[in-house]
Amino acid sequence: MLCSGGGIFRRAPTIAARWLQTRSFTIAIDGPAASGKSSTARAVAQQLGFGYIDSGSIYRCATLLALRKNIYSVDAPPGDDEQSQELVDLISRANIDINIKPGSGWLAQSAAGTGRLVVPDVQVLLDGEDVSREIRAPEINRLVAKVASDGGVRDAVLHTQRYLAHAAETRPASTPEGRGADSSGTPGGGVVMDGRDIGTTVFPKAELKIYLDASAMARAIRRWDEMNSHMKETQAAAAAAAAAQKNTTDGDSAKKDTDQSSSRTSLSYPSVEDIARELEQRDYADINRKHSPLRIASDAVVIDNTNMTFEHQVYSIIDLARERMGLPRRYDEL
Ligand SMILES: Nc1ncnc2c1ncn2[C@@H]1O[C@H](COP(=O)(O)OP(=O)(O)O)[C@@H](O)[C@H]1O
Ligand SMILES: Nc1ccn([C@H]2C[C@H](O)[C@@H](COP(=O)(O)OP(=O)(O)O)O2)c(=O)n1
Repeated sequence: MLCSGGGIFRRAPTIAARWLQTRSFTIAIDGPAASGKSSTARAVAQQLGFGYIDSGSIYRCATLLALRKNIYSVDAPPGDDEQSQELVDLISRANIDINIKPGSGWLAQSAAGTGRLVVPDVQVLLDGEDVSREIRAPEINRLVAKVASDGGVRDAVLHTQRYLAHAAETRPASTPEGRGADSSGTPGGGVVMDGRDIGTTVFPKAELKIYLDASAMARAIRRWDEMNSHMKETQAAAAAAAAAQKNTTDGDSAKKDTDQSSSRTSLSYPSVEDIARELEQRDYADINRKHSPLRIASDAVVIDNTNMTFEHQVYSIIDLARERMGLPRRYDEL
């Protein structure tokens, strides 16, 4: 479902004129957990030759800093002012970088001429350390909404978000064609940022605001599928490592290691219901917090993708962006 919250056609000529002047176009994508924001934002950014910022990763890096310094814990009452200030200082000093991995993500062309989009990978660096995996750990999932509800933390992250967006706009994009034009001929010069308050607080004047949503069960199943494939990758890597050790250890004991590794990972594997509960708790915290709660911006285009293909949602957003840049739509046939 696609619906406009604020008369997109009325606004389009002004936005197109502003974009032609500044050559900078901001797309804000907000929505609840696992609604498809970051995968969509990455694909849109790559297809348009724009920069990409996953703002959830910045809150996740802040949470990792808090955990490493024992500043916050899930059970403790909200952090006191001193602790909050300590974390704010850490975030302000931290060097966070988010990059689409060059060479990742592509358009798999089918015989019919339409393509299946493969989502590009993103690397998150915290003071030069690759924390892309670590910030997705269950401990971070449990604590991040609490850290993100701290007003001081949000102010510090806001600064980082705007700084990174500016840097991403001016850095060469990782499209196969490079910045300047995407595969569909859209000139580059912009940024796509996803999160919870991008259209309402971070970039209230964004040229295009999208609110992505999907049913709670669809979101939980998608996250479960994602975890399932990560788990399989981990198990395959463990099996490969054990096989590589075959020359130095007894074959039986290598097999035992692999089996133990597999059973350990499957023991901590959450059910769809567990994931649905965790997403629900996080959504509740994000919607009900005092500072910049998750809201639909009045001028956002709402897309419910429960029954929509990934490609359809990406191309719909690209066409909305092209329209607002004063360019013809390209994907009406889909
Ligand atoms: N329309 C869709 N249909 C099916 N799966 C989707 C769709 N959009 C996104 N996904 C998948 O849902 C999962 C969660 O998406 P993600 O972008 O990580 O969400 P968010 O950033 O909102 O938490 C990913 O595996 C993604 O590929
Ligand atoms: N702009 C943002 C982005 C994320 N947050 C908070 C709220 C979320 O619970 C956490 C993690 O966000 P993230 O987008 O990584 O989470 P999901 O991928 O949707 O599970 O950060 C926020 O408060 N404001």
